[in-house]
Amino acid sequence: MSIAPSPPSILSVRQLSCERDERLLFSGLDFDLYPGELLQLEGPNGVGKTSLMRLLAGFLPASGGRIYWQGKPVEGCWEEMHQALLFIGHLAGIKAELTPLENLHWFAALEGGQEEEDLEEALSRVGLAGFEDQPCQQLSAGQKRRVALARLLFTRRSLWLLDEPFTALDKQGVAAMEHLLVEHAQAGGTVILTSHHALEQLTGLRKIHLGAPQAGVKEAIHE
Ligand SMILES: Nc1ncnc2c1ncn2[C@@H]1O[C@H](COP(=O)(O)OP(=O)(O)OP(=O)(O)O)[C@@H](O)[C@H]1O
Repeated sequence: MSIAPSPPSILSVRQLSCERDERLLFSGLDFDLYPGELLQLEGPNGVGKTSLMRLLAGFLPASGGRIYWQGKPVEGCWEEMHQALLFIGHLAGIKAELTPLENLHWFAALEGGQEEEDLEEALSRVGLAGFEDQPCQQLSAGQKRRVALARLLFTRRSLWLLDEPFTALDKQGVAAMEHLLVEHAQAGGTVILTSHHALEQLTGLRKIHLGAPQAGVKEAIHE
């Protein structure tokens, strides 16, 4: 029998399993995550990293096991958890017909508002000065990703779930992003991310490796 976690763990999973299309992706997954931690989910394509992120965010039901938010079963406090959660998925969530500045206004409205100059400053910090008013559909893949990530510069949410945040970013973009994640953790925030990058600059990074896909049961190996 698994023991329920207690605070100060921010997020915990116990014996978590995930099945999709009658295929077991992982089972028996246990971990605790504390404020100030950076956690990378690793593993080959198709092993279930995105599925685990979606499950932690409540977008996908678990096949078994439990998720706890600050020591409480998450079923009773999804709303509380979602107020603290920022999920940026593969598709980045930006609206192609809007400009970077309009997209940030939209994100800021979800956070309770933000001054225009702060949003311009965020765009400038992610290297998009001069592109504020160009429709996002006219931007490159890396620039679109930067628009989505600019949100991290003003969000007040403490738990960041970032699915492949470095996709399409150049070297300098990856380095800036790594710096931002470390800053967030140092301020007491928590990050779970998936990435195929080595992420050598992320000091204190914890890793959970999901096993290679194969028929039948797969086990999660903790590092
Ligand atoms: N919408 C879906 N419906 C059914 N099965 C899905 C769906 N999305 C993904 N899967 C299956 O779930 C499995 C895990 O997919 P997932 O996206 O979680 O893997 P991943 O580890 O994030 O892979 P990658 O490194 O390629 O991003 C895959 O075998 C995939 O076919």
